[in-house]
Amino acid sequence: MLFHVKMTVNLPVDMNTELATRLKADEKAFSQRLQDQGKWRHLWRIAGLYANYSVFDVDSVQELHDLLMQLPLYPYMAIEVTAMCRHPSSIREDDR
Ligand SMILES: O=C(O)CC1=CCC(=O)O1
Repeated sequence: MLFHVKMTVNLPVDMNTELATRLKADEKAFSQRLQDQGKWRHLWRIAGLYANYSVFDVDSVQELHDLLMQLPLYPYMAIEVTAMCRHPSSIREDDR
């Protein structure tokens, strides 16, 4: 199942710099693990914003929910999820 996910990060302006640096490093490691596993298919920066557009390929809504809850930056994110399915005009046979 494919999901488009918009993540907008809002770190408090007075957040301790070391904590912010650690959370970002943990987020990077977590996301790269999921990218390696093929679960986090796309990760794009939204130009001009501390936000990203991502595409997740997971087995269930529950799996997506559980992964998003584990994001180290989750407490500081606004997340919008859109379910996607195959477009009948797509020429990409590997799209599901
Ligand atoms: O910087 C972001 O958009 C938040 C984020 C998601 C994965 C990652 O490494 O950073």
